[in-house]
Amino acid sequence: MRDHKHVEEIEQVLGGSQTGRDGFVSASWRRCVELYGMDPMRRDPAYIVTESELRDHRKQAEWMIGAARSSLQSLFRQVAGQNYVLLLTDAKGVCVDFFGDDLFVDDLRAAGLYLGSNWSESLAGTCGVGACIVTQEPVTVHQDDHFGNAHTTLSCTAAPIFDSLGGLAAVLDISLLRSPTPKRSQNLAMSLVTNAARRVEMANLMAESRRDWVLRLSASPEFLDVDPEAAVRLDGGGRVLGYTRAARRLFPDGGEVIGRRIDEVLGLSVDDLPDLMRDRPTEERIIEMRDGGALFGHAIAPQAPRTAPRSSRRGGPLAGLAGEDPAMAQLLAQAAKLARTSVPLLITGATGTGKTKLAHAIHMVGTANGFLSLDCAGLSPDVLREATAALPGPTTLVLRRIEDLPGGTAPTLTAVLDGGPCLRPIVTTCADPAALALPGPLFHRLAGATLRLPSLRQRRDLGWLLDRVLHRRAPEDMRLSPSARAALLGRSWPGNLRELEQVLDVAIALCDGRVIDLPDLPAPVDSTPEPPDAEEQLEQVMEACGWNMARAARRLGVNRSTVLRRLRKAGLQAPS
Ligand SMILES: Nc1ncnc2c1ncn2[C@@H]1O[C@H](COP(=O)(O)OP(=O)(O)OP(=O)(O)O)[C@@H](O)[C@H]1O
Repeated sequence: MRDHKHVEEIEQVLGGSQTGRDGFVSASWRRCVELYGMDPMRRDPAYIVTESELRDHRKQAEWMIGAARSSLQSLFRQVAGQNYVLLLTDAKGVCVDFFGDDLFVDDLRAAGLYLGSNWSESLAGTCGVGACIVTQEPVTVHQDDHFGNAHTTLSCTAAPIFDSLGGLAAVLDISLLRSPTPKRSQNLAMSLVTNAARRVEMANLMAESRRDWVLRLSASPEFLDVDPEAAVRLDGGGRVLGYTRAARRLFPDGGEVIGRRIDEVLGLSVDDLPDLMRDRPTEERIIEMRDGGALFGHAIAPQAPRTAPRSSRRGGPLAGLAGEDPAMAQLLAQAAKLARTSVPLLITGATGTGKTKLAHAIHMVGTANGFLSLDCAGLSPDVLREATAALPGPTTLVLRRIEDLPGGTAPTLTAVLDGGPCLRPIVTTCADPAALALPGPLFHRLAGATLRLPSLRQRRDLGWLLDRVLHRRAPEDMRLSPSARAALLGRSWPGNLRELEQVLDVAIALCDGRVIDLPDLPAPVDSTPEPPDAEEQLEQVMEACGWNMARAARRLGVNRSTVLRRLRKAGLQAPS
């Protein structure tokens, strides 16, 4: 009788009548008949994919299964004992993960609530997963909302899970074999499943974003740090690299979100992100929306690589000298092999490229215990003889800047090298080895293997070096604002690593808080013509905006707190 009424209602809907069903259910019924040629009276068994098809579906959804597992487990614990079953399906509707009560496994399998069942609308008719895939919205398909008579005892509530580029990745479904009649009995299930889907998207975005900024957003300060509603992943220029579904709603409808600048939507720029980090009270981390609303923000900085890549770590002390730079990797691999020999080494490179540091690291990897480092500029034969007179045993002799060795000392050095068989010379020079004006006997006693250090602007690990040097020289929580980082990455560094250390030392000294910003950076030493003074520029903008903080913030594309911080640093005040 009930079946008969169900079929009658479907016929009425097909005839254009309103029967009080949700619009998406009526639309799905129409598709079932008109598009898929289904008959509600047929009791087709659940469609289960083959074992090998299931393996393929699970393999493709592997990352999603991993991201969703703990969320599903905690959701299942919440509904334990209430006969709910949880399904995670891929974007095609095939169940790739499943949580259900073992007691009902046979019933669940018969109803298709099991691994491998395909709940796409074209196979299963109107159902939670199928409707969710079509509408891309959370839905409840309750009892006789289902198209086929085989499913009219089920109640299925499903929420979509999107990947960080906005594509549908999966559907999370919570179903009951038998449920109370009113559809509103499933409101709680709806809220559980949408929250779980949001958390899976968040976990996935966070896992993808270790090297990028993440801005997490919430309408309530209490939940901002623990369970935010939305998140965007941003590059150092403030462009969107990824987002969760809830963040999509912040952007105007229809347009592409990836690649958009965050300041087009929110009243903040990438330079404001450090002000939204966790060490500020939540209530102060307010972000104005372009439409006049406001949200609370929690910015998470990119994680600096803590250790050198595995390949170079094998070299021990040599490992810390470079990040991911192919030329340095090759040079350090050679240095590691040469370190354990007694071959004389000639280390060349422009000033400040790290020749002396490399010589030290090679000594530490090598076998000699003694270490003697001499500056060749003004080195007299007597001083040289005295320094090398009583060496303790096998010794590394580092001769810095061999091009400055006085001509009169060359024969003594040759004699010292011949006299001490346990001396392992490592010389450094800024000159081209071919242009070194050393006597032939000395040159050939020093130039065993040549290691050429690249200049800093040739290195691809500049970002890594910035983090590493900053980490070593500044308090742990000090960081660079994105624009300060971009400015440093864009410099030409004629003084190489020495200049980099000095620039950071100045910036650390000038910086008031924990964020090194553009005004903290000393001007590049080679900058011609003089770049416009940041302080002057700020004063001009403030004057143009009548010292109105909000207008100046808009003009500069930053938050008001950033303008305030920059004013304080520059010691600027509105004219009274
Ligand atoms: N790989 C590195 N990572 C971080 N800092 C480094 C590295 N190499 C060198 N430095 C730092 O850069 C500065 C210059 O290094 P070093 O004295 O080794 O350069 P150099 O090439 O010998 O210079 P010069 O030829 O002018 O004597 C030092 O303070 C050193 O600590």
